[in-house]
Amino acid sequence: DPTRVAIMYEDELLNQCSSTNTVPTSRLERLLRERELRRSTRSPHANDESRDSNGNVDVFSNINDMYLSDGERGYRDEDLSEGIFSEKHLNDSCDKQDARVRKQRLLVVANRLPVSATRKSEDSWALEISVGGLVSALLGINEFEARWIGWAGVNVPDEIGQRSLTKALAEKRCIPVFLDEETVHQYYNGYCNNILWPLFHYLGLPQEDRLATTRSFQSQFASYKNANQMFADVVNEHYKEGDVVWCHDYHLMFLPRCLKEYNSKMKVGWFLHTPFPSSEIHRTLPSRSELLRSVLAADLVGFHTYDYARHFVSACTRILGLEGTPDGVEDQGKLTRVAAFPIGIDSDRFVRALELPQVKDHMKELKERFAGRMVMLGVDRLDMIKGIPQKILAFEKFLEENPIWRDKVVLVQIAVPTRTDVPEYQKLSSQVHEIVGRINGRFGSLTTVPIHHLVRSRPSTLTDDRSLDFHALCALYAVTDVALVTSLRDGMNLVSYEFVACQASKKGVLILSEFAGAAQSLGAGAILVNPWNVTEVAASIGYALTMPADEREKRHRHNFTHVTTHTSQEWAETFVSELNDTVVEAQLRTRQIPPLLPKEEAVERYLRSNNRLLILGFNATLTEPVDTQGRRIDQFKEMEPKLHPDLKEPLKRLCNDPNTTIIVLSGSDRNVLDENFGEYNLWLAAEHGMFLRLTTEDWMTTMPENLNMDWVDSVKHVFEYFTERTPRSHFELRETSLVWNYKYADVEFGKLQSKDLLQHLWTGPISNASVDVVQGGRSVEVRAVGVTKGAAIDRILGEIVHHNEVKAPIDYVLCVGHFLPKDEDIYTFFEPELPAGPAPSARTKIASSLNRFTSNSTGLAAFRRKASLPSPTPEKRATDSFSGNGNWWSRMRDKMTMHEGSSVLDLNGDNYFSCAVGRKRSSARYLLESSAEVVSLLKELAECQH
Ligand SMILES: O=P(O)(O)OC[C@H]1O[C@H](O[C@H]2O[C@H](CO)[C@@H](O)[C@H](O)[C@H]2O)[C@H](O)[C@@H](O)[C@@H]1O
Ligand SMILES: O=c1ccn([C@@H]2O[C@H](COP(=O)(O)OP(=O)(O)O)[C@@H](O)[C@H]2O)c(=O)[nH]1
Repeated sequence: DPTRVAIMYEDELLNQCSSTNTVPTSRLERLLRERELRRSTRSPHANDESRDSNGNVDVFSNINDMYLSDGERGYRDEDLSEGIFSEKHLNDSCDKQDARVRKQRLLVVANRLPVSATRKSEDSWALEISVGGLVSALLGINEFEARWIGWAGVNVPDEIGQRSLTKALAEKRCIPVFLDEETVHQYYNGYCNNILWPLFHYLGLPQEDRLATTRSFQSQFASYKNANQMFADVVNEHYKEGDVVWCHDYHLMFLPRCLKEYNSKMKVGWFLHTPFPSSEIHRTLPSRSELLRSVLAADLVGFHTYDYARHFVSACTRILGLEGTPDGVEDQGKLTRVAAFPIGIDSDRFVRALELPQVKDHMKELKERFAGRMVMLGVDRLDMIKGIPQKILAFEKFLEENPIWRDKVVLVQIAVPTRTDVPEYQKLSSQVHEIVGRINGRFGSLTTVPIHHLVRSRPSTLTDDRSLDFHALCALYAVTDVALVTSLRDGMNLVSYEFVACQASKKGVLILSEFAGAAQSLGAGAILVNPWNVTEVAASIGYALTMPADEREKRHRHNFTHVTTHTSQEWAETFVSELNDTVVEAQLRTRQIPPLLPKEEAVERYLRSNNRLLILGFNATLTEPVDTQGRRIDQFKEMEPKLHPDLKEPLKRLCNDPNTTIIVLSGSDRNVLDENFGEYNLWLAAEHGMFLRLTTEDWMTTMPENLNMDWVDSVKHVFEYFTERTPRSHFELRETSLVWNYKYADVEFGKLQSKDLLQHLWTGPISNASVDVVQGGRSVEVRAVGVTKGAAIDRILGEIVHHNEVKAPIDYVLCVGHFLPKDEDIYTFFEPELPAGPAPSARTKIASSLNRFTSNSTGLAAFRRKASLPSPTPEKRATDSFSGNGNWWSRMRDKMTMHEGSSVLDLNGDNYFSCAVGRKRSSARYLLESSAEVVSLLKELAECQH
């Protein structure tokens, strides 16, 4: 039973666990294993339960089947609390021998329920199947214990109505979200179908009556958010620990965020059924950032095609400034997985339907009706994106140019009215009628017309002829010679799949728009067209109608294989399995992430200490944040970093404490540090410690006298070249390093340019120079070899000790910064001899013998006062401080003692706090999420003084 695949997978992993006690660390390995198991355990007639004894397919049976009663479930909810595939669960399970039967609960949340309701009386309802690809695809899924949450397409203001409808829907395991008329108007007709739908299909924001649109935009957006919260409330009410929540489509872009705010542990996936447009289109939307951020709250974000996924990632990088990776979008170490999951259909349902007598009867009827003519077919919702006028005009052109075909071909166009309250859709309906009338008048005769335009009223009801409709549709697909799909944009287009599934004997031709997602999967077998090019479509019609049988056969075979193997079942299983896997992946990632700084403890320890050392970075640590929520990054401001105004007062107080020494250690040059910190009593270390100054004294340099800086000109030359050719990039020429920064340039172009630049630096004129090329997130820095903040602190401490003649051992160190990985050696500087194991929990004292030195250490000679001492002690500069090993301190510490051998540092695991700001993977012991957190920490420390 394929529903037990999850358990089989677990069993398999149990075996693996018992031998290796590990979960595969590669996502691909895990997913492949799971897929293999799913396939090997799937019975060839998995869907048979959804068919009656005659083998009839009942569209509703899937809904019924999905909805087993709770008592029939073979698993215990608590078993699922961590999810079937979670690492904890898997590892725990290693000890358990009893593999239990489990079926994972899936909450499918979509704007539209698979059934729409019509009120028959005060408390009775007729349910009918909703039309559209989303419903068709999800009806094909019966491998999960699913509940469907959504809108029933009807306004139910009264309590009796709501109660009775809830009950009627419960039989189908559907749970209603009740939207009042105003919400439907503003949220569904307005924001969803008048703003997002056209935008996502490249039709732009509404153009007519722009002022009215602009005015209504805010209220529609507010209603959209409100409606999403209403969906979230219903989900929260029905959610049980371990459930998987799968949100669907552009109607519910806020839902992932609402759900995670309610319960951050909820497993949330979001899938978009429409295209996701280029970031250039998305960025025109006033609420662009909010929508993206809300979607990113999900664990997994899925699209039909790689193109849509790529556009989404690109929107996140370009609009939100986040990091796009091959796996998804990363925000401060948190990954939202983004991938393509092309939908499919329940092909079996169509293949089998063709064997049914009633379908055969329909086919016979149709063949008789269209005898002597080839049949062309279009099946679309009456939507602007489907390109119905374009299709009909191309057909007209074909008839115009090929008079011989006028009485030999018929175009049957099924059009299902949709979103009829939206003015654009009303206009389209009359436009299509008009064109069809004109063409039929032009080419029709008394007895025949070339276009049969069948506008379906409403979908059929559950109780009467529902299967007839499905059967009629299958019969139509089966007798068709050429199907014509001319969508201007279409997420996938399942009609093309359904047509292929019904063509096993006829092997008709599919003409398919290259702008439908389906073009990527069925492109090889179909004739691809640009629907805007009426001439091309007309020519393709001619080609399709006269295509030789062997070519039709080959093309069909290719598409039939695809449609019957890439089913809706596969689609759902793949998505849910990846969603489950994101939890395993997140747990594996979390292992590499240090915990948040225990602020209270850090403050308390500070309070209890006698001699403290605070080492602080500057950029993105003490600076004021310029990228505030919702506001764009301000390059102008960011390029002139300023001390956070809220820090001025606390910093002053901390600096004035005789028992606290503060060092600001930055890559910035001396001027920047002077401007920001000149008035405070602290140590400034500019250019990664190459220059040092107590603010009451002059700058000195730690640069070795014989430091070779010959490379500077060549690098400058290269940086100038790339700056000129990369708009909004810039470079800083410091005294000892050069930095090319492309943070504000086009992300992708910047990355390409940086690749080129690096290649050139590594292989070009400076390839043999003694330089380090350091890559930042969006920067490239060239420094003299061995310059890091860790190496700098080594020398800086020597100078401080020398200067202060440290009277009491330093018994508290706080080191906070947003440093490049290369500079993170500063965090490990103080703990080389800590026992192995996770740093923060390691409470073992640092060996007290560590870090002893005297104030007359020879290392101190490594510093030269630039103004007063132009020539340094050359031997020490070149050999010790600048050896590049950063081990001056280590080499000296055993020789050094402070005043008759007492220790200068009295550190242990409890009074040493290294802390990375806004970085998740770090060698620091702790994390602080943002510079705002640094502000609040320093404020608290400052308050301790009184
Ligand atoms: O619910 P409606 O407003 O009446 O609209 C019907 C559905 O239209 C859209 O369908 C899309 O989903 C299909 C399956 O993934 C895809 O093949 C097609 O290209 C899309 O247009 C819409 O996305 C659904 O939410 C609607 O229910
Ligand atoms: O009278 C009709 C016409 C169409 N459909 C179904 O509506 C879906 C249309 O899906 P598609 O992905 O092609 O486009 P969408 O309408 O979702 O944009 C297909 O499953 C069709 O079988 C239907 O149920 N009844």
